[in-house]
Formats: sequence, structure tokens, C-alpha cells
Amino acid sequence: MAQDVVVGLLGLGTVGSGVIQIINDHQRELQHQVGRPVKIGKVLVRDKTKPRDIAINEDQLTEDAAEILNDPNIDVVIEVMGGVQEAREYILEALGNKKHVVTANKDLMALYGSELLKVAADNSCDLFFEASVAGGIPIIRGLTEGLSSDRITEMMGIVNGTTNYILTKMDQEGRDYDEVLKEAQALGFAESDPTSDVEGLDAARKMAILGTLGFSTDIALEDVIVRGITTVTTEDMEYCRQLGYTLKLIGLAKRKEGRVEVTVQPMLLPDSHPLAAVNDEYNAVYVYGEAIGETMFYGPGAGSLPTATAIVSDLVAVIKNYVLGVNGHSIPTPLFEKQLKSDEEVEAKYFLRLHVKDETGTFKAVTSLFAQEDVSFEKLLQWPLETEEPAAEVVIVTHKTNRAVYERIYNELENMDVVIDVKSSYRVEGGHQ
Ligand SMILES: NC(=O)C1=CN([C@@H]2O[C@H](COP(=O)(O)OP(=O)(O)OC[C@H]3O[C@@H](n4cnc5c(N)ncnc54)[C@H](OP(=O)(O)O)[C@@H]3O)[C@@H](O)[C@H]2O)C=CC1
Ligand SMILES: N[C@@H](CC=O)C(=O)O
Ligand code: NA
Repeated sequence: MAQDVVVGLLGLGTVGSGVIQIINDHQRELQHQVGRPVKIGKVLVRDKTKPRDIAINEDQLTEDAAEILNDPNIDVVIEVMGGVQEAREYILEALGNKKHVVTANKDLMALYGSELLKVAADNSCDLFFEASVAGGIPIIRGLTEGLSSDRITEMMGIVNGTTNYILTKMDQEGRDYDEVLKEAQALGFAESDPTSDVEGLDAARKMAILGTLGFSTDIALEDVIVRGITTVTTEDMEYCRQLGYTLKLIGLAKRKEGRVEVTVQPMLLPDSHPLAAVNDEYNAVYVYGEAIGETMFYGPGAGSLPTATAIVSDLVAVIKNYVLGVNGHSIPTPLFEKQLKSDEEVEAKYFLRLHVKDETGTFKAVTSLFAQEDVSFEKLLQWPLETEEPAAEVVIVTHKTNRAVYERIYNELENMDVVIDVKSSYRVEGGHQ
């Protein structure tokens, strides 16, 4: 690294433009911290002729990644182009050329994080990725530095801004799912293909990263049980409200006696839970540590400047490490062998909404099924439905049971003669163990 630190930027979209803006606007503070000027060298884009909002010299733009990856003057490569295979190749090449790397790419880190971190360490380079989870919120640094002395047992995150925005507007304004999704896209929170937001995959990638770091065990994307928000209705939300719950898309990672579960699904939280008050596009990660107890990290999980803040802070960390001569130790390799919980070990309460025949024996048949499995009800609501055939809506919140038992009950209910339809089912969370 010469006196001036030169950065190569792969991508100049929402996040890349924010990175340039922060490096320019905060130059004085950055220099004060790292003792040297920080400059943008070349910037990779797909199309050099595209009009840009950010002021940049035309000769800094390139459509050829090699001009950055092989430029000996570039010290740090910031990858904010997205995608997986090309981004992986470029990062591997940058590390191979002894360039430190900062990335915002959760898709890539969830799939190839351990490989890339190993290559970084082998090349004595840093690889930081704070922006990949919950944008500007310093959750990765919070886990790997701030809480590094503790043993984390639970992380619950609202880690996708798009779905939190949609659920908030459906809940508070009774608005339609499709209409609000379009609005979230127009506001720039959603991924270019919002399927990964609404189907829970974006949150699953982030939870795989958090699970790996928080529990020091290698959580793969396929270890995360995922369900998105596409089937959530405003009726479900109305019942939740009546029962004192808020419905949120939650990424949950729990560890007990060395065994872990990681899942992303719409869940009911008691209104008093700190995550229940996290609205619109905001993100938050609730972390429970054996020693510290409850903590919560809250803030903007997406957007140009918030995300760029995390990236430039990573850049500062790279330069400080360089000054101290300690690059190449970004994140320790996982300590524990992975042990996933079995269905019998995953315990939770459940919310169920059923349409049942309004006739003698229905209630007995339904309650007998639960009794047979030794599952009792914590809350129960019943209303007549205005249908041709006499029918009723039944809403049940169970006491704790395990996932294997609950799935058996759910499957039985679907096949029962007295049950017209299982309208919805959600896990209920909120206590830290
Ligand atoms: N947007 C957000 O709020 C957040 C984004 N992220 C992550 O940050 C990354 C960037 O996101 P974002 O800025 O929104 O994305 P954009 O789509 O806004 O920008 C992507 C940029 O990369 C360039 N690019 C893409 N593919 C290529 C390629 N194959 N070759 C050359 N240039 C390429 C594009 O060039 P051109 O301009 O010519 O099209 C564009 O400048 C993603 O990994 C995303 O998941 C993480 C947290 C929040
Ligand atoms: N699409 C994502 C953007 C940030 O990761 C979100 O909605 O949170
Ligand atoms: Na972050």
C-alpha cells in the first residue's frame, strides 16, 4: 500500500454511488483515522455510456474487470456489482493479486463465504462483508468484535427491508400485498428480482451468514428452513392483532447444547417484543448472549448511503489492519462442528387458523387430535362464518410443542372431515429460549 490508498470499485449502482459519495464527503475524517488519503481508482460498470447521477471522470470507468484486478496501484477492491459466479471469480482474482476485498454481496458470501475467507487468509488479505447483512447496521462487527467474548444462543432478525415494508403497510394500512410490493420496488429496497425478497431467500442468505458467525459453525444456505410472505393475508394480521401479536418475517437462529436451528418464516411476536416495533424498511437483529442477555441492533438495512457506510467502515478496518501489519485475519474459521437440531428438538408455539364445519362433534374431533399428541391450547377464538353451509372460523394458539408433533397435527387437520380448510399456520416466538 502506497501513501495514498487506491480503491477499485466493481459496480457503480445504488451502493457503488454511495461509496464514492462517502469517500468524497468524509475524506477529512477518513484521512484522520487512517493517516493517508483514500482515493477511487478505476470503476467497473456494465455500460460506460449509461448516464450517471454521481460525478465521476469518464476515464475512471471501465467495462474490463482486468483493468482493476491486475492494476498494481489498486490496494483494495470493493465489490458492489452483485451476482454470484462473476463476482466470485473477480474476488478470487483480486485476492490472488494480494488486494484486500470488501463486499456487500450476501448471495455470494452465503454460498462461498468460507472458501473466500480461506483464500483471503492464505494471501494475507482482508475480506470484509459488513454490508452483506442488514446494510448499514454494524451487526457483523457487533457479533465478531463487540460480543466476541460472549456465547450467543439466539439471534432473531428482521433482515429484509422489502418484506418488512410490505408487512407493515398491510398491517397498519390494510393495503394489498401486490400494490405494496410495487411500491417497495419503486423505492429501491427490493432486489432486481424481488422473488428472493418475498420468498425469504434474501433473508435466508443473511441468516446463514449470521448463524455461521454468531455460533462459530459453518451454516450452509441449505441448512436454513425457508418460507416467505407470499401467503400472508390481512385477515391473519387482524387475528394476530386481536390476540396481542405482530406478524413479521423473522430470521431465527437458535443454539442449545451445541445444536442449532436456522429458519426464516413469517412468525408471530408478542406486541411487547422489541422486534414487533420495527417497521417499514427498517431492519433489526435481536441477539441473546449467555453473559450479556438481550441486545438489539437497529437501523437501515438497505439504501445507498446506509449500505455504503458499512462498506467504507470495512475499508477503514482494512487500512488500519495494514498500518498495524495484521491483514489476513478477518474472521476466524468456525470452532464447532455443525450439529443441526432434529424436528423433535425444535420447540415452539403455533398459531393456526381453520375453517371448520359448524356441526356437533367438530370441536371434539379437533381437540381430541391435539390431546392425542399431548398439545394444549394457550388461546382459542371461534366465530360463525357467513357461508351457505354452516361453518366457523377457529383460531388456535398452542402451547409449546415440537416440530415433528406439530407437522403430524397439521397433516391430520388437512385430512379431517370436519375441517374445511387450514387457512394459515405460523410459528409463535418471543421468549429467548
Ligand atoms: N441496494 C441495497 O440497498 C443493498 C445492496 N446490497 C448488495 O450490494 C450489491 C450491489 O447492489 P446495488 O448497488 O443495489 O446494485 P445495482 O444494480 O444498483 O448496481 C450494480 C452495478 O454493478 C454493475 N455491474 C453489474 N454486473 C456487472 C458485470 N457483470 N460487469 C460489470 N459491471 C456490472 C452495474 O453496471 P451498470 O451501472 O453499467 O449497469 C451497476 O453499476 C448487491 O450484491 C446487493 O445485494 C447489499 C445491501 C443493500
Ligand atoms: N432487498 C434487500 C436489500 C438489502 O439487502 C432488502 O429488502 O433488505
Ligand atoms: Na451490516
